[in-house]
Amino acid sequence: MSNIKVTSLIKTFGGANVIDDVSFTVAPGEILVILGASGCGKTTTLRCISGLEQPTSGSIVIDGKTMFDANVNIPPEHRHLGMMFQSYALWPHKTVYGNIAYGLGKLSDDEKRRKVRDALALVGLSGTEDRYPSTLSGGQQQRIALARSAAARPKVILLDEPLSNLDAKLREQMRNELRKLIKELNMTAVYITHDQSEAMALADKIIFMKNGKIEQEAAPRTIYARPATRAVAEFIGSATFLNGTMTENAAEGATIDLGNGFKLSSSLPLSASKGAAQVAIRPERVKLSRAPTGSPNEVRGQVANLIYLGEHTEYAIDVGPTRIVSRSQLELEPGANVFVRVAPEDVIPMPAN
Ligand SMILES: Nc1ncnc2c1ncn2[C@@H]1O[C@H](COP(=O)(O)OP(=O)(O)OP(=O)(O)O)[C@@H](O)[C@H]1O
Repeated sequence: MSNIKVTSLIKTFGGANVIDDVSFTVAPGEILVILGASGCGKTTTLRCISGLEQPTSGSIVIDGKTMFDANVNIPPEHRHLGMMFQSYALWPHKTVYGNIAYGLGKLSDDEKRRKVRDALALVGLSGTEDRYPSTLSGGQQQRIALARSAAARPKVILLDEPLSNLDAKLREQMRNELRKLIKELNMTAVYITHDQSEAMALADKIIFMKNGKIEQEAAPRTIYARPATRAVAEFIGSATFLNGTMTENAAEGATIDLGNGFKLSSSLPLSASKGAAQVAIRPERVKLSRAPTGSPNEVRGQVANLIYLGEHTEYAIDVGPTRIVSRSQLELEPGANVFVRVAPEDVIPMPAN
C-alpha cells in the first residue's frame, strides 16, 4: 500500500526534460526526502504532486485517487494536501488565528475556531491565537506555519525547504521537532532539501536526484554507507575515490590492486567484470595507527598534510602516488610514517563507467 504513487513522471520546459521519467512511492506515515543539487528537479517534482505544475506525462495517485494522468488533472485545492513552502511565510498583519483560519476555506466560525485550537495544541502553542507573528520567536513562527499546513488534517504534507530561512542552530532544532510532529500527526510527507544533514535527520527514505532522474532511493543509512554512484557518494559526506585494477571479483567480495603495493579488498562485489575499477572510502572509516595492527587492508603511508578540526584532525596520507584522506584523533606531524587501514566492509564499489 502506498499513499503517494508517482509513475513515469515527465516534465518538459522548453524542450528539455527537467523531470525525466521519475517513479516512486511513499508509504502511509512515511517521510520521503528528495535530495539533490540546485536545479536537479526537486521543486518541479513537488509542484507536480501539489498540482501547481502540470506534468507533461505520467501519473500521480494520492491515497488511492488519481490526481493526474492522461485524462485527469485535479486542481491543487481539491487534492487535500498540506503545504509548507519556503515562500509561504506567515502574514505579518494577520494574527496567529487569522493565519491558520485563512487556509481552512468555507467552514462555520465555530468549526474554524475548533480546528485552529486543535492545530495549535498539536504544535504546543495553545493560547497564541491573538498574537502577531512578529511577537513570536523564529521557531514558534515555524510551528505556526506547520499548524497552518496541518489544520485541515491532510493525510499528505508537502514541504519545500521549509527551514531555509532559519539560522543554523534553530534549523537543527526545528528539523527534529518537525519530524516528531509529522510522526505524531501521522502524516505522509514529501520534503525537499539540498541539505544532506537535514535529509539524514528527517527521512525514513531518501531519493537522490540528478539531472531530473533518480540516482538512488534508499534509507539514510544505506545512502551513506552504500552510495550507488559517485554523485551520491560526493554529495552525501565526503569520500576518497581510488582507481585500480580488479584482481578478484566474486559475490563474497573483490580485490583491487591500486598499483602502489596496496591491494584493497572489499566485502562487496564490484559491478565491473574485469579491468579497471573504482572504489570509494569515507575519511572517518580510514583508521590510522603508528604501528601495524595486522588488520586486512593495511598499508604504510606518510602524512602529507593535516587540518586540525577540533574533534578530529583531517589527514592527507600518501601511499605511494595515492593520496587517502583520513579523519582521526591520533596526533601526527606532517611527514610522519603511519599505518593506514580500512575494513573491507567500508570499501564501497563504484559503478563501472
Ligand atoms: N517555469 C519554468 N520554466 C523553465 N524552466 C524551469 C521552470 N521551472 C523550473 N525550470 C528549470 O527546471 C530545472 C529544475 O528546476 P527545479 O526548481 O525543479 O530544481 P530544484 O532541484 O528544486 O532546484 P533548487 O534547489 O534550486 O530549487 C532547472 O533547470 C530550472 O531552471
